[in-house]
Amino acid sequence: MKEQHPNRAIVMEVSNLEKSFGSNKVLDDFNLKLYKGENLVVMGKSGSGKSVMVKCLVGLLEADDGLITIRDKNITSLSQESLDILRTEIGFLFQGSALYDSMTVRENLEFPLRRHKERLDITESNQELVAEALENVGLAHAIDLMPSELSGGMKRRVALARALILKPSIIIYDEPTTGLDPITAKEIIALMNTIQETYGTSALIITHDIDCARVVADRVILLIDGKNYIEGTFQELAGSTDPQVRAFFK
Ligand SMILES: Nc1ncnc2c1ncn2[C@@H]1O[C@H](COP(=O)(O)OP(=O)(O)OP(=O)(O)O)[C@@H](O)[C@H]1O
Repeated sequence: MKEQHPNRAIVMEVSNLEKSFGSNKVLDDFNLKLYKGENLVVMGKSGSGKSVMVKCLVGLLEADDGLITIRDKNITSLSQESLDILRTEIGFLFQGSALYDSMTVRENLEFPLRRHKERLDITESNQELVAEALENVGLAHAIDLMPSELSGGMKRRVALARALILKPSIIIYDEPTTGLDPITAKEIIALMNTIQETYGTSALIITHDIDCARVVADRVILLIDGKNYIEGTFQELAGSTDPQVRAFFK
């Protein structure tokens, strides 16, 4: 069982988040705290608002109300430039791997470096950073391949290497195991824990995958009716007698 880290610093905090589309109230007083170095899993059934929550966090959607603080900065009051800089401290692994099909693995990894590296305090060369990121996902040998030459699991690893290349302090995984066979999913799940150890990242993980939550979660939040219905360790939630919670863990 993984440990909780309640005494660590908070790197991301969402308070009283509200978001509606017309009469459809998707988020209704949603709250979360992400602690430094922890893996926090958010679960919820399809359509419960997980993606809307992530889009509000990264500024792709504007919340109707609430406060989002990332590394002590209130993102709703940041200028576009400050928001862009803050985004470089967050790595994203979105559903599907979203690699650029016309670029090699190396070029895919160099892309964020070209855009953002000079703003950051990184001294290693691009070549060193690409080699290190690929090494950390076990794909050093794939550096000159095209995405079409990679399996689904390899693509997910490359996408993860790309998400890590700027050495973000926070990583957001949106359904990291969706579409993968069970064995490949297990490899990605194990890799998520390795990354937590190697990079010391704090991770927000959106997933339906109970096996993924069991293995990676320090804490789990269950999102029901727009609210954090219950939160605790995986074991605490899995042992709950509440019928709405049990429905997820049976
Ligand atoms: N741009 C939008 N305009 C209108 N309604 C939207 C928009 N984006 C999301 N919604 C609605 O918000 C609700 C939550 O959607 P969301 O995609 O966040 O669910 P989810 O929990 O991520 O689901 P899944 O697990 O299937 O990805 C749904 O009712 C959806 O129809």
